[in-house]
Amino acid sequence: MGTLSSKAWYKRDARVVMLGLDFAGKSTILSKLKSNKLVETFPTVGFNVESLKTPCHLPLTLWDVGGQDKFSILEQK
Ligand SMILES: Nc1nc2c(ncn2[C@@H]2O[C@H](COP(=O)(O)OP(=O)(O)OP(=O)(O)O)[C@@H](O)[C@H]2O)c(=O)[nH]1
Ligand SMILES: [Mg+2]
Repeated sequence: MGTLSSKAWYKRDARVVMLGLDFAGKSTILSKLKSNKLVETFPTVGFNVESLKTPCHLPLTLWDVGGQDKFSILEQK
C-alpha cells in the first residue's frame, strides 16, 4: 500500500522548490545546507539548484528561486 513507511517511498527523490520574497534568506539556507557555511549572497537571478545528501539517504534536490518582483511570473502579466 502507499504508506509513508513503504520501501517505494524511501527510494523516491524529494524535489523541493524554495519560494519567498527577495532577501528572505533562501539562498543562505541552501548554501548552509550544502556546505555548512554561511556565505555572502547576491540576489538570485532565475534559480539555483542543488542536490543534497541527507542523513536518511533520501536524495534531495532543492530549487532556490529568485524572489525579486521583476523575476516573478506574476509581474509579467
Ligand atoms: N540576520 C539574518 N540575516 C540573514 C539570515 N538569512 C539570510 N540573511 C541575510 O539576508 C540577506 C539575503 O539573503 P539571501 O539568502 O540572499 O535571500 P534570498 O531569499 O535568496 O533573496 P533573493 O535571491 O533575492 O530571492 C543576506 O545578506 C543574508 O546574509 C538570517 O537567518 N538572519
Ligand atoms: Mg537568492
